[in-house]
Amino acid sequence: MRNTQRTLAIHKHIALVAHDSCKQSLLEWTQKHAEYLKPHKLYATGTTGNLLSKETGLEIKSLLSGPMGGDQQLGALIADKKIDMLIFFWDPMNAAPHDPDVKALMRIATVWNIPVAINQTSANFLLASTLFGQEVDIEIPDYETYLRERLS
Ligand SMILES: O=C(CO)COP(=O)(O)O
Repeated sequence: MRNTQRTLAIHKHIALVAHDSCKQSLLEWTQKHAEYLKPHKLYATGTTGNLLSKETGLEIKSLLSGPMGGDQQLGALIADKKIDMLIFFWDPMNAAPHDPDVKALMRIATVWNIPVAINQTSANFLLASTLFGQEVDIEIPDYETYLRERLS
């Protein structure tokens, strides 16, 4: 029998992190999708979390700043199975002073099979995945268009 029931959104624990050069991008993304993020429990590294909550009004549990241990705190939460997805806009152009912590966070997310988004497009996919069966206004490129645009 076909399951015609609409799947309800499940509240997730979502971690939001951005390096300085990517904070504007994450802020824009968060502002655009605030209504979809609101039902979830949000965590962030310190500076990211303070910026996002100030600018969007979303309730966010801000940990320590990344370079001061925030990435490690998030890693510990992942290992404790308290984070369901990680949205981490990391800077591909500049080395971070706390690069070992950044790598450790990505590593532990991989070890624990946590979905990770690294830019707006992948973040759209992750967020949309929490909203099965609902009409949503999140831009999900279909793969043909996406590839055509990327490869042209
Ligand atoms: O450095 C970070 C992630 O590696 C982010 O830390 P902040 O949110 O404190 O800037």
